[in-house]
Amino acid sequence: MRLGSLIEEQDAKLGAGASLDVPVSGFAIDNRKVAPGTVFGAFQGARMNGEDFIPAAVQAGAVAVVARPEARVEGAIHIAHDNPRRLFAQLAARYFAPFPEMTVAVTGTNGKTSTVELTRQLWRMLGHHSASIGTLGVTTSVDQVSTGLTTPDIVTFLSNMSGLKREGITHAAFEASSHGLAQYRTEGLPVSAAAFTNLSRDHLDYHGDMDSYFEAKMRLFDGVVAPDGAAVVWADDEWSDKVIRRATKRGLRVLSVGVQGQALRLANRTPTQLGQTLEVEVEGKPYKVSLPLIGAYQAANALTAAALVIAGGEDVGKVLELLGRVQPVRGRLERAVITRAGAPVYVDYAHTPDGLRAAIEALRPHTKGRLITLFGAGGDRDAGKRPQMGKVAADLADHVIVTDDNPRSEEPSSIRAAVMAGAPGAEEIGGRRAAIAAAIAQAGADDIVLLAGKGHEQGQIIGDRVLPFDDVTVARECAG
Ligand SMILES: CC(=O)N[C@H]1[C@@H](OP(=O)(O)OP(=O)(O)OC[C@H]2O[C@@H](n3ccc(=O)[nH]c3=O)[C@H](O)[C@@H]2O)O[C@H](CO)[C@@H](O)[C@@H]1O[C@H](C)C(=O)N[C@@H](C)C(=O)N[C@H](CCC(=O)O)C(=O)O
Ligand SMILES: Nc1ncnc2c1ncn2[C@@H]1O[C@H](COP(=O)(O)OP(=O)(O)OP(=O)(O)O)[C@@H](O)[C@H]1O
Ligand SMILES: N[C@H](CCC[C@H](N)C(=O)O)C(=O)O
Ligand SMILES: [Mg+2]
Repeated sequence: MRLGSLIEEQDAKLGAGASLDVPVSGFAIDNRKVAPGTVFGAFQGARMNGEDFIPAAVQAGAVAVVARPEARVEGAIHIAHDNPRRLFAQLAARYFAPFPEMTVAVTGTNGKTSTVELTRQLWRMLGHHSASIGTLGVTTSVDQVSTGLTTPDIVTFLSNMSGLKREGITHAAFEASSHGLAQYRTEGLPVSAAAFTNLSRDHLDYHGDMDSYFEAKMRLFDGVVAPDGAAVVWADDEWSDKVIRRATKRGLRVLSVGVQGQALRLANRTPTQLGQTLEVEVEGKPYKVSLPLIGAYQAANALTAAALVIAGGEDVGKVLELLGRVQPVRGRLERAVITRAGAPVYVDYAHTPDGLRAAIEALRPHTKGRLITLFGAGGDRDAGKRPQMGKVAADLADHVIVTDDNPRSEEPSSIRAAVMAGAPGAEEIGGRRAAIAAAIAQAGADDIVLLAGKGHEQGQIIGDRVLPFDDVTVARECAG
């Protein structure tokens, strides 16, 4: 492919005399991944300035550099733009096209992974070749490959989407994290529907305050989803009305979902032993859904997934019926084991105050005795959420054990202390394995144990090492 076929005159300012008749062999945003013929994206980041790596990228064979007009580029074509990340995404998308015909995105503080996974499952049951990209990696019905991030970098994202298309995938759902949206990691490909699950405290270390965090999320509706696309909005969140207004202003087709939803109205929800029954009203017509997943939050994610699929033109009755056959999502209220005493142990990925509340509330109707909740907080992440998580657990659980999550570069005991500050009466046990063992040892027949924060994760990040650790396996070992 030649550079001239990827770039249009109005796209950017080019250096005088630049010839676009050069072959392009790939795209990279890290100079260490540049090979001869690569287009290099040089961006100012949170830790580094990618512009400092332009000479190294040119040295490695970059033919062109997408960068701010102020950046110095010598020995390669300077494709100058005030918003280099966005332009780079557009050019890369032209290079990596085609993509799956039907692509949808999900944003929100909690519920993205669950919603894209359930969307993928619904499409599959409808007979489509479907995939998802998110925290669990790139998932198809036969494969799962981790990318390390919820929303991969733009080059990984577009090349994965293009690879899925080559494998015959026609339908893909992806998670759009706030970091991903702020860094234009998912731009350039046509997205036919976008969903909003909820917004609550997380990632304020990166975004500063809730309004900026919200604005980052709104890029999905303002710019990523196609202008003639649909917006699926969970209606029962305090930010929902603002999202609906934004989507309406852009001219998107809005499908609101939830107790206050207009497209899919949740009229009633009754927990059953292994799941729940939902009464849903669509265009005045009532439907009954037997969802094999417990908890209000899983009902919300399932209905949001259903609305995304319905927005793509699938039959309402059929989609809602298929919700009766969805498989549990890995690490989301996953029952790991039943202890010798008879207490079920659940593993959940709750890592925000709101997520923890949702997980505890999901288990409460199933608890006859005490609800024992164990969790910690991740290091090098929003520190303000720590005491808030402590408070939620102290308020809602019967016994709280504060332990380590992924400490990363921080001192584990100071993270625990910050959580303990919000959780009077909690028990502190450093070392996640010892804490899980203690939680399981003290659970009686009528009790339930919730291990929160790490869900599906297979490792514990301590310093810069990742040690093998899986809550489900450890729970089974401790219960055995
Ligand atoms: C804070 C953050 O989002 N960082 C990510 C982001 O960094 P950045 O753009 O700020 O980049 P930077 O490290 O300052 O470097 C600037 C530029 O120089 C380039 N560079 C850098 C070094 C070098 O030797 N050569 C080089 O070319 C980098 O590729 C980059 O383009 O872009 C990098 C390249 O793609 C990512 O690796 C990095 O993820 C770090 C590891 C990370 O921990 N990210 C987490 C916080 C994250 O993104 N999480 C979200 C949300 C999770 C959720 O709640 O769902 C996710 O989507 O996973
Ligand atoms: N709709 C929801 N409302 C409130 N809490 C939820 C909701 N969905 C999930 N949660 C909580 O958040 C946890 C993470 O869920 P999930 O992995 O689906 O979210 P996510 O948005 O993908 O998270 P991440 O930001 O890590 O990618 C769950 O284990 C649960 O505790
Ligand atoms: N995508 C989230 C996941 C958090 C999971 C939790 N176990 C932690 O390490 O904080 C993040 O990177 O903030
Ligand atoms: Mg996720």
